[in-house]
Amino acid sequence: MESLFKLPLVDGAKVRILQITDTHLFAGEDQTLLGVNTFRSYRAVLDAISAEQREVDIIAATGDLAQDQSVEAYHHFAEGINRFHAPCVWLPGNHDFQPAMVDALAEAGIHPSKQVLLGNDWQILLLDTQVFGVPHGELSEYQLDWMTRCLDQYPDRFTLIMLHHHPLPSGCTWLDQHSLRNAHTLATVLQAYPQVSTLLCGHIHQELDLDWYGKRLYATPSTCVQFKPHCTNFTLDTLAPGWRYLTLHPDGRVETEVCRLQTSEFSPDADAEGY
Ligand SMILES: Nc1ncnc2c1ncn2[C@@H]1O[C@@H]2COP(=O)(O)O[C@H]2[C@H]1O
Ligand SMILES: [Fe+2]
Repeated sequence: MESLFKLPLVDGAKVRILQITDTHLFAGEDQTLLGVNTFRSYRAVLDAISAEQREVDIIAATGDLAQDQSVEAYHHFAEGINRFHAPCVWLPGNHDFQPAMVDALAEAGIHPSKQVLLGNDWQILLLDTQVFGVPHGELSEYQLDWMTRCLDQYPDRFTLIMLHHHPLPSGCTWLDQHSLRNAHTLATVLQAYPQVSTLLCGHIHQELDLDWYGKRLYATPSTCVQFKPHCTNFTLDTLAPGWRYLTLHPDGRVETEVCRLQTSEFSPDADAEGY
């Protein structure tokens, strides 16, 4: 496993996180997913974030960064992120191709570490739920053991868990067949760790804020196409691309907010039936 990443912070400072997810970039800047140019929607999201001028300590990218498994797509991702001063960490989604992803992002200076210590009060753990070649997720025994070791290593730190796949029913039947298959095992392990109050995921291309076995689960809009909540079959939403901010307080409280572009420029094909 990659080295530990330590982000020094002033004593007692809050940790400010920006989450970017499901960018679905291609090698070509003109390529589209369901009628949306994902390169342009990603750029528009980054422009809007820059314009907000909010202070961010770390950026977390929660998977499906590339749609076509290409090295170039990861270069596009990195070029976008590197305009910010804050370091970026990432985890893979079902569409990612880790052999290309690891090298391309590392070459661009984007940290491969999956355990991040933030100041004195918090850590982030970034889990790999990918089962290569299929849309659903699963945590390997290795991932579960590694997570447990990290939690045991720092029992006095509050811990935010990040993963690509949603561990609970999202309310969209077609998406819930692609969820984290062994979510119950994760829940059982986490019951022993009250310092984990919050989990953060991507994958479902919609905002979600739910209680999961006494923990809080947040999901975040994609920077490209959006899926409509509470649908049985594949249905796109007309909501604009989005992103999420989280603030981790030294007393363990988590505040969070989802933002979206203020434009209808990135509306998808209304009659698309999947990809
Ligand atoms: N019509 C569909 N029915 C079921 N699953 C789909 C459909 N279209 C796409 N998918 C899969 O569902 C996944 C949900 O989000 P992803 O971006 O991970 O990638 C998507 C595809 O792998
Ligand atoms: Fe996904």
